[in-house]
Amino acid sequence: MASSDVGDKPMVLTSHVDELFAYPQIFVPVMEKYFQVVWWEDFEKDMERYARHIQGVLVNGGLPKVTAELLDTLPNLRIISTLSVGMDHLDLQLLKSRGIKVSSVPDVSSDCVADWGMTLLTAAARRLPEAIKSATDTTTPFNYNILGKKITGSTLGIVGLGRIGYGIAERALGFKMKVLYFDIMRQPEREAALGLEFHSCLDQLLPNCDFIIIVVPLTPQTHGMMGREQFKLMKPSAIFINIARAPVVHQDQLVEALQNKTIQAAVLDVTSPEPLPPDHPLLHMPNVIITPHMGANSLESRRGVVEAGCESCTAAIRGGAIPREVVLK
Ligand SMILES: O=C(O)[C@H](O)CO
Repeated sequence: MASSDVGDKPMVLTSHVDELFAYPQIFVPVMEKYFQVVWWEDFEKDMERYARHIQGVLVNGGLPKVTAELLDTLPNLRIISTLSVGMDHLDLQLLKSRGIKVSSVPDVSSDCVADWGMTLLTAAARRLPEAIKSATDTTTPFNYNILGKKITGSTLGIVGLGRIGYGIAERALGFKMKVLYFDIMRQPEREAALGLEFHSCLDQLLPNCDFIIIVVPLTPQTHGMMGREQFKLMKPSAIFINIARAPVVHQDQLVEALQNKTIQAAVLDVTSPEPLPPDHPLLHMPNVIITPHMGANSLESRRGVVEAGCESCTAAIRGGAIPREVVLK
């Protein structure tokens, strides 16, 4: 795209389609309906040409990285629109100090992520990866005796009763589970609506749970909140599930807890790093399921997220009220 090609649509920058956290190609036309899109790779090659035209950045999976250096190159930037619920990859204070608006998508993919939380819970309870391997891998004995853990009637502890945590509670009740939750803020309405049991202290919740699922945002308060001491409080039969952010958990201490059989199993949709290096112990444990950070990955959810991000970005560029604006404190 030459500078003479700068068209009528506003120009936005986003991560390249070939990057790890790329938009699947099918979403490119959605973005191009709204914007003239500059891919990160082209931008890096030809910053001079694009920088002054760019008014928005669509951030996907933390890319492109929004650094002070990047902001310095974009004199007409109005908004950073992150296509995620989590905002831990953004320096909100920096953006505030530069007067740049921020939007996220807190509500678009909650159902999809809650579905995923229950999918992982059931997969771990019934040892699904092992079962599939036994039935389909002809080098593995066909095993009629893979014994799982009963879900109906068991107790689930939800750590974080935001939209996703609430969605998981709704689904768990369908499985006739008893649902306890911990949150730094008690949620009386949500609690009453579903008959949940609140625990003000995480350490008191943990010993009562057959399954524990983490759905808190990554903040300074939640960073490292699950470690050796918390694993020791869990039942030896507990299954631990993290669909939030990896740094909420001391990963090395989780490995230790699994190796020592302090807990029975873990399911991680998020790891540090992503992906894990091939020799990482978590990749070689029979009692661990790892998935590639895909809670929000349904076609419908991802399309909704891209549409919502584009709408916020457009509103900011036009100077109107921004849907899903993140109020910077
Ligand atoms: O925060 C989210 O929306 C997902 O984890 C994708 O980054």
